[in-house]
Amino acid sequence: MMYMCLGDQNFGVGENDRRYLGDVIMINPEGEDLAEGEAVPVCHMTGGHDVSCDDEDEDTYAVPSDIPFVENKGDENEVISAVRENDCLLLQQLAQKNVDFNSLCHCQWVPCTIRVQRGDFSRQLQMTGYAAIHVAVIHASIKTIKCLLTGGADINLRDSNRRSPLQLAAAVDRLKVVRLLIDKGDCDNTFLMAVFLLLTFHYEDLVRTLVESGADVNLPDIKGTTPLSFAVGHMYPSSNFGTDLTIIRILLDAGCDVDKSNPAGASALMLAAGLKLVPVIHMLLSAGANINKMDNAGHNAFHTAVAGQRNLSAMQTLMWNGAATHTSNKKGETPLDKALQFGSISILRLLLSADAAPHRHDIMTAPRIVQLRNYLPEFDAWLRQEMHEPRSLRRICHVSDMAVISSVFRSGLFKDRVAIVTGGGTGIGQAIALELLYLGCNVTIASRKVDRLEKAAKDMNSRLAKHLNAPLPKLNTFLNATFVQKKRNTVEVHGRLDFLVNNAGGQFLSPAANITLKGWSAVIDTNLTGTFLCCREAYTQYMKENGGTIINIIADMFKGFPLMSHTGAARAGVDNLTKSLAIEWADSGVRVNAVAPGSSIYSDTAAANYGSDDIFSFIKSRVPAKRYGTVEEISAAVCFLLSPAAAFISGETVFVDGGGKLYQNMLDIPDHQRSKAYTWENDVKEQESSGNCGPQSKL
Ligand SMILES: CCCCCCCCC/C=C/C(=O)SCCNC(=O)CCNC(=O)[C@H](O)C(C)(C)COP(=O)(O)OP(=O)(O)OC[C@H]1O[C@@H](n2cnc3c(N)ncnc32)[C@H](O)[C@@H]1OP(=O)(O)O
Ligand SMILES: NC(=O)C1=CN([C@@H]2O[C@H](COP(=O)(O)OP(=O)(O)OC[C@H]3O[C@@H](n4cnc5c(N)ncnc54)[C@H](OP(=O)(O)O)[C@@H]3O)[C@@H](O)[C@H]2O)C=CC1
Repeated sequence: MMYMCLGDQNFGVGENDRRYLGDVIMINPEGEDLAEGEAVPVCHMTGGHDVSCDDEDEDTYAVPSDIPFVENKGDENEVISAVRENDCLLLQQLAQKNVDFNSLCHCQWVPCTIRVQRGDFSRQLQMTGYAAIHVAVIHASIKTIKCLLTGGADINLRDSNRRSPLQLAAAVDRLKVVRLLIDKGDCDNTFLMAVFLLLTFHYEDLVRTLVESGADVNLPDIKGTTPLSFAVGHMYPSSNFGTDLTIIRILLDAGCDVDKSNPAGASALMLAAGLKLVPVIHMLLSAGANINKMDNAGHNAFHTAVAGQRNLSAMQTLMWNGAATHTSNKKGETPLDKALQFGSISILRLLLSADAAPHRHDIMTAPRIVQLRNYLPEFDAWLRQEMHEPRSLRRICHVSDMAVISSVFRSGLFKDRVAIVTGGGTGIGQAIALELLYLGCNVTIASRKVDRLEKAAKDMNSRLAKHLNAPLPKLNTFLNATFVQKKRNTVEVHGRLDFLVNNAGGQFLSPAANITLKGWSAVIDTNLTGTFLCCREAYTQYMKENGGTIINIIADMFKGFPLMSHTGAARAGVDNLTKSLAIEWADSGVRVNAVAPGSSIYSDTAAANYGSDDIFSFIKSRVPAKRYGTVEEISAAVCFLLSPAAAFISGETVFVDGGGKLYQNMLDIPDHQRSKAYTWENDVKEQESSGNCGPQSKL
């Protein structure tokens, strides 16, 4: 077996262009170096080849002269033979004789097997009804193709599998041939084909060039598929997913009609929902896709998400964005009916939890569900309770478990605003920073540890790139915000500052009696003094003249904070500071509020601060909601207070604690007898025993 690169002779095919992988060879058709792991097409061909090229033409593309015919039954016509031989002279003679360059030949031909390095994606080119142009784009030199076109070959002629020459050239990764065909400008919907290329080989530049030169980005192919539907329908949630999202962004930016349906009435959103492409769903919704648009059979995107089974994240995304979850299709079936047919517990839980299933008695008796109830007593118990009293969505789906970035608030809410989030590289602060960024705000995160900040910024940017259908807002990192203020009494505020979120903070567990002055001061400085200085600098440097909103993150210390008395005192200080500043700065248009998370907001960094998760498990039992709070739940409260919806709220502390402040104290007090009741008798006895002969009357 020999191998052959479809490389460009003019560049030469050096060792750098070849990476052997068992019996396949990886090729970079442009002759560029390949980075390790880079996605490139892979050709695997049987038989030997020699490389021929046309030296006269710089653009001439080297082609194998003998791509093997695995099967070749019957005779091909003389035009095809001339193409195979790259015999331009003969082609010119045939053209002069008015030979038909477009007659189809019905021999069977399997020219090569193409394997594209994208998961398991592979395809085989088999041709039964083809003309000279189809052979040429796979097999001949550029010069030969040009001769053929001059002689009257139809650039749009489909083979018996309805493939255009452009498609075939793309399939064998002959980029220069593709460019030639597109340059000729006559190809059927070249834009759609460019999208195909981009999907397959990531040739973004082609698509961009076509967009810039005014291509019709909504033109469907002969089957009625639009470029957007085509792109969505061919995406794979694989390693190249990030790159593939670029296509969708290019198409949307180029003004694609986001709701344009294919002949079956399906929109791109429906396809994305069925294929579990959550980031794409976000992008399409942000671009204004109609979430409840129906196809010809009466299915909306939610139906297709449910039909995709194991597709919970897509279902959740649609639910949270307001999809109608219990509409019927034309056969009268609802998503719940589908879930009952599948007998999918997780889908059922989701639908019930979000109240997506109007109360229906047949749930308990649906055959698949009866089987599951018999088999799984826990499920049975859960279902009985659920039918009795449906729960909220969030209790069942732990939001923090999902890599999705989203927001309950409308996208673009904070577009072009500028925020500082202290402690924004971890836990609660990071969730706040992410949601603000998602809503269009430019954010600076600040804390002590540069490596943490940088890693967080990188991570946030890459996650956002997958979830945001808009240019990424700016994300800066700023070291030592609180420390800088402590040391130099200054915060540099660049340009503008609409929001300040004083989230940085923390403490250590210690009985008050053991806290040293240094330890006490460290916690007071971090939580109270640092917050004060941040507020003061934000106000004096910007908000005094321009207004703004400040949120202070404190803690649920309103019943005292045993074992954390330092932080309790500091946070109570911030609670009061919040009220003072809300009044002092009201006439500058500055609102100041606080958010008090319950002591149960789990994050890895928070747990690490105490050395184990135990403290959080302990707290969970003392929260009426009997669960951890999520960092997203704190962020939602912060975003609400920053938003215009809270324009009339200032000096307030919002508790996000699952009812914790009303319930038990964190510290159990052991039984003891050190507390004596006061009575008058005790008073008299004490006076007598001490021989105190003072006035008898207490008046
Ligand atoms: C029933 C339960 C219900 C309990 C209910 C529990 C509810 C939990 C609810 C709250 C949850 C959260 O806030 S979760 C968020 C948790 N995240 C954080 O706390 C992260 C940030 N925290 C920190 O960095 C630190 O804890 C903090 C002290 C505040 C940082 O201070 P600094 O860096 O300025 O100071 P350091 O140099 O580290 O320390 C200064 C001094 O502080 C003292 N000190 C520092 N750590 C100490 C420690 N572990 N034990 C003793 N003392 C310590 C020492 O005297 C130190 O001096 P030397 O002796 O010279 O070293
Ligand atoms: N998780 C919970 O249950 C609760 C949390 N809170 C409060 O919410 C806030 C966020 O906590 P959470 O996300 O859970 O925990 P984290 O430990 O993840 O967050 C604390 C953040 O503050 C930063 N930070 C700490 N000290 C300083 C300082 N001196 N200067 C600048 N930055 C500092 C840390 O970054 P770096 O280390 O890089 O400096 C870190 O990013 C804290 O104020 C916390 O006390 C309140 C109640 C409950």
